[in-house]
Amino acid sequence: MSHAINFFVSSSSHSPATFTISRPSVFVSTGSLRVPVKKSLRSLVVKASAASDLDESQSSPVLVSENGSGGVLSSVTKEYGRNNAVAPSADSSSIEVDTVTEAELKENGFRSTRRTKLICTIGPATCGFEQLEALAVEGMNVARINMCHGTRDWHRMVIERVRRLNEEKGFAVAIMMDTEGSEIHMGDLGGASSAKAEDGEIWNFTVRAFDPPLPERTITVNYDGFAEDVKVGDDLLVDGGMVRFEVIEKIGPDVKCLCTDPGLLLPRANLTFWRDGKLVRERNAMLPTISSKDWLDIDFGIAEGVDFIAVSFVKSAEVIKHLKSYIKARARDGDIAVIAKIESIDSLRNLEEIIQASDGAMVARGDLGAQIPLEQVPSEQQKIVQLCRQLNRPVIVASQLLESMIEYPIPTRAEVADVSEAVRQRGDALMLSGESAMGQFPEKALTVLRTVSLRIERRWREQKRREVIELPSIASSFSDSISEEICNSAAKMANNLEVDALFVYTKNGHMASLLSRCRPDCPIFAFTTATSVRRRLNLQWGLMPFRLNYSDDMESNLNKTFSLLKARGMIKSGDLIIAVSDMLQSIQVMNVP
Ligand SMILES: Nc1ncnc2c1ncn2[C@@H]1O[C@H](COP(=O)(O)OP(=O)(O)OP(=O)(O)O)[C@@H](O)[C@H]1O
Ligand SMILES: CC(=O)C(=O)O
Ligand SMILES: [K+]
Ligand SMILES: [Mg+2]
Repeated sequence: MSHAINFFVSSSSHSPATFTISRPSVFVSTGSLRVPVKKSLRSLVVKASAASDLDESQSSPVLVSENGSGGVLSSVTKEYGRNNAVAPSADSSSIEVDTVTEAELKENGFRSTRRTKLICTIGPATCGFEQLEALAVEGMNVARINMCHGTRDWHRMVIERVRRLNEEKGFAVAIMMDTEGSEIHMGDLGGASSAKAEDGEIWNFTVRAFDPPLPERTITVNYDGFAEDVKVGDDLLVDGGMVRFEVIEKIGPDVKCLCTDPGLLLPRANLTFWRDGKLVRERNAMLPTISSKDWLDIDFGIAEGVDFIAVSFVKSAEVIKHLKSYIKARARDGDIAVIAKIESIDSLRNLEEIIQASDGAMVARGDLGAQIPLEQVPSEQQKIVQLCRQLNRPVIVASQLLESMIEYPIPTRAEVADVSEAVRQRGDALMLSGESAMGQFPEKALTVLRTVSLRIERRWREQKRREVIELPSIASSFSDSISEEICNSAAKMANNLEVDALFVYTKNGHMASLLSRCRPDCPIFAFTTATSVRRRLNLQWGLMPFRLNYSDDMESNLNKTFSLLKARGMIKSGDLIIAVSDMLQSIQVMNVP
């Protein structure tokens, strides 16, 4: 039983586009098995130029059910039967999906797969091959390396290990490189992992360079203009206030500071200075978003073929556009996605154009909370998440989700509530920072993210809660509009018909992202021919990316997919699916034969 809605768009600009719609049948539930009930099936052809103009004679010979004869399904069934007779499993190795998704599907079925994606920052606590493998098993979709820390050799080693893990163990973990950016930060504490600043102590913040070991109570600062820009009486905040100093004296390159809020200083911690209760942005506001060191790191990332580059302290859309054209000119397959980190006042000011210019955004709450009042961070998060969804860009919620798990094996109740809220807002991905980079319980922290995500997502589906977020049209061409309408309709149909899965055949991933944007109840199987597209889709809500070679012939693609997935026990006969594709703009509803 199969039904299709086809949109045939004429290549000639003069002739009207033609839409073919065949009515879906009604499905009734009998226990756990849904049985399609045939109603009178008719194909409708709608001309775009006159929507009311119906013509029953122009349905597709291949894909549209003709008056209930089940054009698609009957041929799918026949084809499938033929494939079966020949050798369905001989081909079964030619579909690539990561082992975690496969296991999840086999064990628990479609409904229970996790929709929210998980990112782990890799650091000393997790850079070993076994540690990386443990994170991958636990559900890490993306490994993040932060160029603020470690050497390029260290990062290369991590990338190689993740790649080896993918190749040898069948994972599909993507790699995100995060730039250092040129905001003001402390040096590396002369190699010490931390230093304790006590109340009333005088520390020297200096722009002088030292060979290790550093003199006692000395902090180097990366920004040359620091000593000139600060004034006696300014507050100096480390990591947004984890440790606080007051500037008491300036002597050339040295700035003597009195510790007023004691705490632990960590290497390369961010520094901000405040005057009369306001963040001071002197000449450092003119620092380039991408420093010369960042450009070298970006070259490194391009050479290593990372999947995402996250740009720290983005101020405007221009820098994102510049980086994207730089990557396009240099990257082999030109498709490294650029993620704009929203962590400064300027990035909030230019939010929409920044998100529009980028391939995704990160709510980098750590530094954001050091630049705006803390009580403003939650509403900014909500706003960014919503805007990204509207503009169809994946969004990551990052920093301090489970901060206490750096030291303790269980999170605080407040942290669990924070994670729940991010999942409820339906951000695409959650990110661990220190919890996985240098914490004592990286795997446990990831487990918390996974289980909380699963629970909130399930409750949401059970309660049939659909949020009332308006999704404006974002298409820039007629063809894009059709894709968008198809995806919106397919997602709605999927919810109404309670289908088991949406299938999307997408060469560049765009149709998959449009479906993800609708946040449908069922999972989205995204089939793409390119390994790099598959890895990038890892960041998007609800998408299960598969790599598969396919043709322009949807009928044979579906046959092949059913055959391959059935052979691996990932779908079964009777499962109800809706398929869309960006090659033939159509919606098909069918039971797996
Ligand atoms: N490659 C690394 N080597 C050593 N320590 C690391 C590394 N990556 C992260 N860390 C540690 O984990 C902490 C949290 O990581 P995270 O990536 O959030 O960095 P951050 O310094 O807070 O900066 P950012 O604002 O870019 O996130 C860091 O402060 C650092 O102590
Ligand atoms: C992730 C990051 O850069 C931040 O929260 O500041
Ligand atoms: K960074
Ligand atoms: Mg930051």
